[in-house]
Amino acid sequence: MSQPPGSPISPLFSVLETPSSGRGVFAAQDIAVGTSILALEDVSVSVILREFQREVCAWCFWYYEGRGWKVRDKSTGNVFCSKGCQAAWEDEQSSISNAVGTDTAAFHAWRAVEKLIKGTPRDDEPISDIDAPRPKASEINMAWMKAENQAVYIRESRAGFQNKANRKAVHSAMTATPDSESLRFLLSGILFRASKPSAWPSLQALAPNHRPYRSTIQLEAHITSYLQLLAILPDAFLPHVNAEVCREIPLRDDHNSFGIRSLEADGSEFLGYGIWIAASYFNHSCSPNVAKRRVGRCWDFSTVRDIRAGEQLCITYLSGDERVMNTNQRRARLRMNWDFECACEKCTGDDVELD
Ligand SMILES: C[S@@+](CC[C@H](N)C(=O)[O-])C[C@H]1O[C@@H](n2cnc3c(N)ncnc32)[C@H](O)[C@@H]1O
Repeated sequence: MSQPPGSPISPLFSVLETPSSGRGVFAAQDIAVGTSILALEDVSVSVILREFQREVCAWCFWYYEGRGWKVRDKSTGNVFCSKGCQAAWEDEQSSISNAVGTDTAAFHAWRAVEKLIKGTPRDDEPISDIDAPRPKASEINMAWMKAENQAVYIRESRAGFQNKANRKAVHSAMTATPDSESLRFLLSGILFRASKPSAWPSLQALAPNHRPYRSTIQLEAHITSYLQLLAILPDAFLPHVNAEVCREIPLRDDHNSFGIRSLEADGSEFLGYGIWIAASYFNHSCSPNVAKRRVGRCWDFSTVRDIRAGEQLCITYLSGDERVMNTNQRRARLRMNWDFECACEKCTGDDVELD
């Protein structure tokens, strides 16, 4: 099998097809316990939940016992644990802006989104009923087709054609309740698409979930956010604000993103999530042989036992108290959050625990 674009590259392992879990990472040689096998800093798409936005550094994701960081940029809604992190974030926005032929477009994009969100309560994210069924593919397609009709009017308005229908479409988008999480998540993906077009196929190579929205509320929030971004983002980004891009981001995120959790108290706070593309090729095992550890923006993967050439390298997708669940609870959690029946050795081997 040829290596998918964006998959991790190392003499220590290769990405291969598994019998029942899609692609996985396999040791190409014996690897000793405690070996650091991969370190990834490149986060392509990410979001910090609004309720934590004042407490999580927008660059290194440091959350320290709910402390509100002092280095703040009110215009973009971001806070930083240090001036150094602020400078690093600004450098990244400058290079995104340069990639689309401007000096400041990415800063304006974040400011436009923050202006829209400002005033909405921080702890008032739309509530999704976790027991409600996920929207079906047909429902999703229908909703996006309807959105595209509105998008045509908004694009015309942005191009300078003003008529009643165009004004109405912009007004309707701008007066809909903004949803911080989906706006900032989609914006982060649009900036990634616009600034690194050659890396987009790497995102598209990740395992998809064609029903990525957890609820109809979340689907609607994404569609509203799409239309709002179309109405407010700087011209330089408009070629990338389309349904194709805005649908692709959650489709690839759902089975591939890593939770950004607090580093203290065993990661009890779920602060946000992001996609580190090369990290998404590790399958889950209930008895993992690789540990993942976040250090700032970087995910570090290291072996927790000696590994023989040919063995699959697996992490756990579970965190915090999920790790002490019994087999049935664990499987149910993986089914609910990740939509798969666990095929790891612990769940399918001869020594499977039945509890
Ligand atoms: C982050 S991706 C891992 C790479 C993926 N196998 C691929 O082909 O790109 C997560 C997806 O891999 C599959 N997967 C991971 N661990 C699994 C396991 N223990 N049992 C069954 N499927 C698994 C599931 O489809 C899951 O949604």
